[in-house]
Amino acid sequence: MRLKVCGMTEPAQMDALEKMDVTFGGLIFYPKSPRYALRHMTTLQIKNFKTINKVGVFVNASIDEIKHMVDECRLQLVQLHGDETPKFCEKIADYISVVKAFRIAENDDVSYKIRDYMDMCDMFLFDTQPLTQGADNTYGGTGKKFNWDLLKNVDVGKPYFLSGGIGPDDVADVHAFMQEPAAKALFALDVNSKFETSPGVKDMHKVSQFYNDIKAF
Ligand SMILES: O=C(O)c1ccccc1N[C@@H]1O[C@H](COP(=O)(O)O)[C@@H](O)[C@H]1O
Repeated sequence: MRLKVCGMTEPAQMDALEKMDVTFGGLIFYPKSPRYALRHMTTLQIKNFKTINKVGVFVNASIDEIKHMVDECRLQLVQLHGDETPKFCEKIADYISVVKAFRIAENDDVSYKIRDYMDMCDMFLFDTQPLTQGADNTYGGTGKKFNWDLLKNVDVGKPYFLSGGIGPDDVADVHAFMQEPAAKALFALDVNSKFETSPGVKDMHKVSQFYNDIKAF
């Protein structure tokens, strides 16, 4: 199973992910996030991480800004985590591979949510809908899981990242989910705040332990 560790802010921890051979390192390009990458690292530092796949996470950014960061930081993937339209995703997907993130609330119809994006992006990501919408920090990094049962009868039709509050204690739950038909398209697990000692600072021992556990599946 592939792993994406998101919200990286420390160069030494990016180095550690590379050494652990973690598939994806997520860098948040949303200035209102406590994990805003450019508050801690320069674009040149980010560009110089060459072995890990770098995922740039954007929230309602402009096309020019996204393309600029893709080039400056040599990103491999762009994760659109805001309210981006299918048309917007399509324009970015003409330039770089796009992961569209969907924030899932209880009773959401996931098939309906993803329907218009099916032909407009490369992969999906399912995260938890924050409880308070509209506030600055309510797009991601909630540390809360959504109801994975909502994916059970969905033909996702694209590789997807499972995200939202996944933590060190979820190994057994992830394993159980992987036995479900809905996990056929599960491409990678995405972890973030549950592995932190403070926003943007990961407990690398916990990351390493979790990665070893899920690689054994
Ligand atoms: O983490 C953030 O601060 C953030 C801000 C804006 C958009 C996305 C953000 N994080 C994304 O949220 C998921 C889930 O995080 P968690 O496990 O619930 O803490 C993570 O993958 C980030 O891509």
